[in-house]
Amino acid sequence: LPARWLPGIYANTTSDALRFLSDYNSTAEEVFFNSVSASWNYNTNLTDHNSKLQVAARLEYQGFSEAWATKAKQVFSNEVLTSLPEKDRRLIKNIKVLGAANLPQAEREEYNTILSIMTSIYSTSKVYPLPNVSWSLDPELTQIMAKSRNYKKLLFAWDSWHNASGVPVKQHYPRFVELSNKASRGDAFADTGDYWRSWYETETFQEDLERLYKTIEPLYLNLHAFVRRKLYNFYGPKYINLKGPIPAHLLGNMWSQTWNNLYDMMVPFPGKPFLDVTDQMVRQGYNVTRMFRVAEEFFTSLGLKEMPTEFWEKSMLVKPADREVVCHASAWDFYNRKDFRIKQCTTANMEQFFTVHHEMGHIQYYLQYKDQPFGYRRGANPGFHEAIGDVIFISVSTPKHLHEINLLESLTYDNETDLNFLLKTALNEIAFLPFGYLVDYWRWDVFSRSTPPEKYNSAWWNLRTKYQGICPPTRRTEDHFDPGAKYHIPGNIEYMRYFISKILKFQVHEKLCKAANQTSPLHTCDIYRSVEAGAILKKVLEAGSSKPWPDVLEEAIGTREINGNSLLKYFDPIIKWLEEQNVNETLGWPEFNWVPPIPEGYPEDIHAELKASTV
Ligand SMILES: CC(=O)N[C@@H](CC(=O)O)C(=O)NC[C@H](CC1(C(=O)N[C@@H](Cc2ccc(O)cc2)C(=O)O)CCCC1)C(=O)O
Ligand SMILES: [Zn+2]
Repeated sequence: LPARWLPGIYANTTSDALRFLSDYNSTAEEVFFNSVSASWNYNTNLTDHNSKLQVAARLEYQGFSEAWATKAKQVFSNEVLTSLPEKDRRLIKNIKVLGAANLPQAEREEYNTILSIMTSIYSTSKVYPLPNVSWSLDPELTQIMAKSRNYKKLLFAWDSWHNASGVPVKQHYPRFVELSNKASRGDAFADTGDYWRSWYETETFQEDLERLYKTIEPLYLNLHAFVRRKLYNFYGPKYINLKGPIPAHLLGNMWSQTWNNLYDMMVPFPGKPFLDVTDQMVRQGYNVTRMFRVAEEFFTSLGLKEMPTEFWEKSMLVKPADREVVCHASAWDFYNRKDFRIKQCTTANMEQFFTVHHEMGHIQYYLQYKDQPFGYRRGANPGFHEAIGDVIFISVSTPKHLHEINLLESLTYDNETDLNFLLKTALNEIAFLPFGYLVDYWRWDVFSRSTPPEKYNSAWWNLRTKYQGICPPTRRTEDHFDPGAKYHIPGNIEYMRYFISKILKFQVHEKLCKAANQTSPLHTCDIYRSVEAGAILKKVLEAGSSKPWPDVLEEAIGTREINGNSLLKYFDPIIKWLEEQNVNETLGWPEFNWVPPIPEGYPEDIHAELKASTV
């Protein structure tokens, strides 16, 4: 570790504690810039060499964290700490959390190496449908899951991806969990799940989440029953049981987490404008830069910041042809207050247009809190960080706004178009909720050891059926590791943030619509160009994590609680419509253990089939 990165000499006094914090602040910027740069280089060029550099850089910042945490623990007594202003005391408290730096050197290296290996497995896994034809997740398998309506082809794509990416991760995961828990116990947490829940600073976090889920479950059950009926009409009684879970590979997404790609099969009023503007984007030659420029213009229309020059110079906005990269989109803060980037294998379609806004929401947060002390450059809680871009996209995706930016030719303000729009939005937002909830529900049990390695996969599918009402389309055993086929598991990225953000975003949207003097129904509101709305957002963003999130939320929208009221209000018209559609449906999946038959000749003759099939 370079000497200049080590802490200096500090006496146990208030003034020296403040000097310690300012020295930490400037050093941390340099250490994290190095570490994030090494991660960026690896993610945008998956070579062994870059993997080693990333692991080495991680070890350096862990060494840095250990040195400064040890110094803080050694020098500053509780009296001095309590003599500090609240904000400074919180900063020192965070500096003392060591994470992986609690592990002895050899285990630290093992931990970092396992993480790098799992990311590499996930990001380079491929499927081989035919001799010398290979499909990656991005774009081939994603496109097939989104567009194909061929049962066997979807089954092949689903089955082979889960086997190719999940199974090889399985052997590493138990050891990773063991090391991660050991590190968390070093910070006096029971396990890593306990550490992750501490970010939400709520003693009753798990109960709150359970209660929150119950408020929106009825809406999910109605959407699920409606979608199951439509799939039944298309795939028939052999593959769809109207009282059972839906086969996981038929929902337009590799993880059945969002169902927007089924919209063309679900349109309530087909005669009205088709709200997926992908065709328009392609027809207008929407290129990637234009997608990002249009998104940026929405943020600046609210009085928020534009992307800095470096963003345009250094981001990776398309999949390179000459090297392996992590295509899973992401936004990056280089912690030097100047360098902010997005890495996205962008293609011109509406789903990607959403992702552009989502990632730019992260960048806007980074830009707004960049002058906070290093330890406060985070979301008020992780759910806040995930909600920003999504709040903007609620407005962008309205027929009114799409029309305003010439992505929708004809615009009819009528109830049927509204219901079409609300159903399409529900297919993205409501469908996601049980998945957003169950991923860390599963992981908390894995970290707490109530789910041992020999039960990883059965526990995963039990939760997938219990909450999502889906079932595996082929028999799954403990030889498989299906959670490993989902980016955030090998990537070790906490997931409850997404469940929370999907609820929080509607609370923020409702408040911003009021601020923008939009009196129309919530689902038609577009906050475009409202500097009043922008001012509320700006206050949330520039605070970073410098205040407890209930304070940040109360200041912005007048309540300290994350609740589903705004979400239910937003979707109210489609809730009623779905309830009418479902009068004769079974809500839920009482035939819990039902699974579909394996199609004849699968998988033997799949290669012949794939040769023949197009989409
Ligand atoms: C360096 C780094 O890692 N930076 C962080 C940001 C930070 O922490 O500062 C980051 O960029 N994380 C990547 C991640 C990417 C996406 C994602 O993974 N989404 C979830 C959940 C979801 C699903 C449906 C939906 O409508 C919205 C979200 C999924 O796809 O399962 C993929 C497309 C959307 C967001 C992200 O941006 O959150
Ligand atoms: Zn995000």
